[in-house]
Amino acid sequence: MAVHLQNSLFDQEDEIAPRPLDGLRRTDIGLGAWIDVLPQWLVGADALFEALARDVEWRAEQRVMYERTVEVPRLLSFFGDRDALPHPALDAARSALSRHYAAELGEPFTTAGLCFYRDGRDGVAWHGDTIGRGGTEDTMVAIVSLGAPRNLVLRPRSGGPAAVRMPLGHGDLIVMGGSCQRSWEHAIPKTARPVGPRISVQFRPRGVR
Ligand SMILES: O=C(O)CCC(=O)C(=O)O
Ligand SMILES: [Fe+2]
Repeated sequence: MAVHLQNSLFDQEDEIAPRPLDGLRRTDIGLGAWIDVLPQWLVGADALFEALARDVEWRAEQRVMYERTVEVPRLLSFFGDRDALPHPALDAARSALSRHYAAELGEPFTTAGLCFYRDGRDGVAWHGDTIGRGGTEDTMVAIVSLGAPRNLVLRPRSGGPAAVRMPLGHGDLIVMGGSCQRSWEHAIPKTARPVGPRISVQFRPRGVR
């Protein structure tokens, strides 16, 4: 898929590399959960966006909901802990995250889930990443956002409206940690605003999904 971003989003670097992580800022969001945020973590984010848009084998998926088959509103690709990642910059990002969080997380980030949001009609509904150990244990999910800015919203699983709204821009990093996957839910809401394409890369430890 050849997708070109509008120039206004761009940084002009050819090299793609993560910056140091010492600028990460942590916010305790309650219920034992926190988020770490670092805007513009990746240098050369446009080149990475274009390479991933072009080279990844994006899959459309269907899901059965209320006895009907519906299209999942985003394209997907998943790289398990034994799969080669689709771009060396993702190896560099994953290593940097594993190093930075080694003591606190106690294990490395291994898998990479990729989502492609074609426009505002794509999104992800309220959920926690609870298929694996995130449903019962504290863990971390690190997300690198590329392309058009979209909001990541969070709400306590016990209910109520979105309590945290985090605009994610081109090259930004957010890490959800502590009990976030089981005590909170997150979503990328669909939007009627005209928005360009966005790719997100989620790094998770083995057994978290
Ligand atoms: O695209 C994002 O930033 C979030 C994706 C997500 O929550 C997921 O794939 O579990
Ligand atoms: Fe998620």
